[in-house]
Amino acid sequence: MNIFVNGVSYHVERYGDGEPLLLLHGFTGSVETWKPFLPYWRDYQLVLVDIIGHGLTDSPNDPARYEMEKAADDLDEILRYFHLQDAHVLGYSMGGRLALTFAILYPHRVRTLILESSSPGLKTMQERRERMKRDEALAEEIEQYGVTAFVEKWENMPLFASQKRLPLSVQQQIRNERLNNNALGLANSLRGMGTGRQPSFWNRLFKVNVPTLLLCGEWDQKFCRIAEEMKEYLPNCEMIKVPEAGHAIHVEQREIFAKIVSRFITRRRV
Ligand SMILES: C=C(O[C@H]1C=C[C@H](C(=O)CCC(=O)O)[C@@H](C(=O)O)[C@@H]1O)C(=O)O
Repeated sequence: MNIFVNGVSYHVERYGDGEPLLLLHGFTGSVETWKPFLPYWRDYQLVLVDIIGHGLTDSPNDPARYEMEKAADDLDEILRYFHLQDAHVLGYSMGGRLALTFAILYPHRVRTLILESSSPGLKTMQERRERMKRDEALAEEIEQYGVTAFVEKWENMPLFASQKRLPLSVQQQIRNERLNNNALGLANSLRGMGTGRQPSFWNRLFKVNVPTLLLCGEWDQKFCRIAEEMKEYLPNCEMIKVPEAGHAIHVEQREIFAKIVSRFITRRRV
């Protein structure tokens, strides 16, 4: 279904009853990311959102509308629309940056927080400026050469090298999900909520008191380093390094990922 949220038409899908679990995909993803998990998480009310600029959610012309804080405000409205006081929140990569932002700005709305291969942004303005420049160049590339050419480049980044081990059918599934996005949405997502663009939340991690689980794949050295460092600041946090997985743990170790999430949430059911 699509619902109007702060002037943006959001595509949201809900499955099941029970405790709500809000699921936030990564950059170039969509609600399709989470469909393989419907059978595993039948005990929960799954709320799947196409993040602004992705999937069947609007792609506004103004990059400012994609800002992380505004996207978090949208999540607050989406929970309100479904009369949900709070939810367990799981975010993958960009979706994890949004999930963390939501937990910081709306702590009363987050029952537990699960961050897969994510970060609180970049620490210094210098790093942020450099990243914003890179992301702007990438955004212009997407607009100039189109989504297909971008996906070809994106899926071949070293960060996703371990996905080459996956069956070709699974690789094609991921590619199709990426291809089902539009150039304006992806470009403005980078401009508005990219890693360099979002505020650095490193200095606010100590205030995140909700039970938090950090997940990283053992082959994803960069994001495991980030998770190890985040753990030092988060007061109520566990970390799991998942064996034989890279950045997209949920793709490369689906069963293990499903079990880890269920176990973490079940231990904290209300
Ligand atoms: C390449 C880097 O950053 C990007 C990597 C992962 C994030 C993501 O959401 C990827 C999802 C996917 O394609 O499976 C993305 C983001 O957080 O927006 C980052 O731009 C890097 O080295 O930091």
